[in-house]
Amino acid sequence: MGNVPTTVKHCLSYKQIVEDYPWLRSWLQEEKVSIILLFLYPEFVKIVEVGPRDGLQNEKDIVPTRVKIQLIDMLSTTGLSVIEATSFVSSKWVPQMADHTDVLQGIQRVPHVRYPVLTPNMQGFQDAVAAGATEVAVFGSASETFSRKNINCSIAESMLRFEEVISAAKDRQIPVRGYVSCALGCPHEGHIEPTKISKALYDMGCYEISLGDTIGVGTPSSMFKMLQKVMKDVPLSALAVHCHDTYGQALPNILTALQMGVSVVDSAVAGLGGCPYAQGSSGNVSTEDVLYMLHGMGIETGVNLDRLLEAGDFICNALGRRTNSKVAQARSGTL
Ligand SMILES: CC(C)(COP(=O)([O-])OP(=O)([O-])OC[C@H]1O[C@@H](n2cnc3c(N)ncnc32)[C@H](O)[C@@H]1OP(=O)([O-])[O-])[C@@H](O)C(=O)NCCC(=O)NCCSC(=O)C[C@@](C)(O)CC(=O)[O-]
Repeated sequence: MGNVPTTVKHCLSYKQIVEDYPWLRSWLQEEKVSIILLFLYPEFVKIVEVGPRDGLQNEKDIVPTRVKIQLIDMLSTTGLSVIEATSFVSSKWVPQMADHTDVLQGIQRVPHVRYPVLTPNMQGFQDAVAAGATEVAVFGSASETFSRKNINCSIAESMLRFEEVISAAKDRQIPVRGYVSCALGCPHEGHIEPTKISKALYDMGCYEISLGDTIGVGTPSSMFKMLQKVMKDVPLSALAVHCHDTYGQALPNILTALQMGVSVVDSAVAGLGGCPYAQGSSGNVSTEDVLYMLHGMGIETGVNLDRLLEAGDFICNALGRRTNSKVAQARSGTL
């Protein structure tokens, strides 16, 4: 490894390395180093619970509104600080989210818990604000084909819509998160770079960019390479990872992201989920499994695993479904 500082050999986090050794940043970004051992993790990881939205949006049978509300209320007692509650999208496109207003207005909001909702355009944003939303998320894609299938417009058109939403949100001091789907692969176009759209959303004012492995095809190596590129344009502190577990790679991919300094992880209780417009997209990584891994590594999340397991039990019973969480299966002896 040539003249590499010993601290690097002794494994600091990616973030710390580039802070302590600025000259290494360009070296790492030029991919002169492709393998580096990194064993210092963030002390605290923020979990963004997406179960009530991403988890339920793909359910065939309409989940009763009261069940969604009870799920969110149970999640609100776990210590989670962010629970994505619903989405203000067209009910013709995603019937499962048609009760967005009732859900948002029916939940017992807990102080210090944020309840963001998805808003693809101004109509969604206005409806969300009218329903009492205090945080929203726009969702774009690195893939042109996926963008058209998911939100019925090109990437360029979506950017114009998001610009409008973000500007209206700024006027009302409503924070906006930005999703980038297909960051590690697209069901239609294969490998695509998520760099341009991530930077565009960040520059427009999204406070956090969530990089979605929508169909769960990533591996630690592709996660590393993708983050290495995105980090050139978006600060690490503003990046989140959103992993689906289709190929069983979600936890190793998250671990890789943590090693690189990412400290925000999206996950869904009981590993529910999947995108209706991404063939092959299976459940999100389960929050229970992420918590078990993080807590076992001594990383704090502020979330109580037992309470989270109760919420997982509740929604699985309501859906008549076995949990996708390995931790929940192990705890209940059904593994
Ligand atoms: C974006 C649209 C609305 C465009 O849909 P469109 O049909 O192109 O919209 P339009 O502007 O042409 O309007 C057509 C009709 O839709 C209505 N409309 C227009 N906007 C809205 C709205 N916001 N809410 C309710 N209704 C709306 C509008 O009022 C009109 O109604 P009509 O006059 O025919 O009665 C549609 O394509 C849509 O709803 N797509 C939803 C896609 C979706 O929710 N996908 C899942 C979430 S993304 C995801 O899961 C990935 C992620 C985030 O988790 C990360 C990852 O894993 O990668």
